[in-house]
Amino acid sequence: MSRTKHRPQVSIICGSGLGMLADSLECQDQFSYSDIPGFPQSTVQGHAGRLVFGELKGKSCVCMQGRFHMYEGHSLLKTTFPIRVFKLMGVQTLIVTNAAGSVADHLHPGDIMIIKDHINFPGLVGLNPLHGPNDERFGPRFPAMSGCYNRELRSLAHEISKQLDIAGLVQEGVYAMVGGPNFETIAEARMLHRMGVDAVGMSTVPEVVVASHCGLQVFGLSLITNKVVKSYDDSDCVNHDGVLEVGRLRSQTVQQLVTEVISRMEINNNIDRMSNAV
Ligand SMILES: O=P(O)(O)O[C@H]1O[C@H](CO)[C@@H](O)[C@H]1O
Ligand SMILES: Nc1nc2[nH]cnc2c(=O)[nH]1
Repeated sequence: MSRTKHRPQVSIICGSGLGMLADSLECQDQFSYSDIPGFPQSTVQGHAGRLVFGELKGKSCVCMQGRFHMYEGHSLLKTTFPIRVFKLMGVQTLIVTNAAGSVADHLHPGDIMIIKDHINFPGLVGLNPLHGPNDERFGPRFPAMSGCYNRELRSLAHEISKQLDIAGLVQEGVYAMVGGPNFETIAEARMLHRMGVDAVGMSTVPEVVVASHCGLQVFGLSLITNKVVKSYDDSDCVNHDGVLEVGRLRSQTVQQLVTEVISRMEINNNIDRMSNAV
């Protein structure tokens, strides 16, 4: 914290191909992850590996240009380490973005899904960033997850999407995290569909669990970059380059939506900052 004048209220995690979300920050201070003690390194194409501080519409923000995934070999504690650093900095809100495949028939590549809930597949089989001794300074042993995607921010985002004339692209749905790094088989895709999953990816959920545990309000967006193949007659095949390409094509729209949500969200300026600890 001594190396930047910014005292962020909002943190943003950029999904695959969505690193440009950091570009609109003004008066930037940038730090490579390799220069930050305790931070892992980004190894995935489309994740630059930089922490960017700056101002957006009068709000002080910190943006992760590159996230950490379980499939890179990091422990879940490591992948979510930045979230607790943000909490200690005084951040109140976490905005998560990701690239995801559509499982629901009504979601198409280029659509934006406001995350209303998630299914934590790794968590259901015991891979949870909160495993191990609970640090009571951050939150309780048994945190509730039933309201972890803030209702007011979701409804604000719908309102904004109407004003930006992109409501036709924006829907709400359930995101499921799988471990990756391989994409789904057809049988897996069909199972996810029957389970009520709308979009699937390999990230985000551990970050949201840790953020919710320590009392951050969370807003999440999935950019639908591909459809998940559910038919043996369908010859489509997903690949990471295609995922990044849709990210590039929709980057400006996602940026506009996120910027307006940040601009209009309420911030409590009397936050008890724990920055002495950082
Ligand atoms: O979730 P983000 O980081 O956006 O990336 C998504 O895109 C990658 C696959 O193309 C996977 O890492 C998946 O999780
Ligand atoms: N698991 C998974 N992750 C993705 N990230 C972007 N697209 C996909 C997908 O189809 N499946």
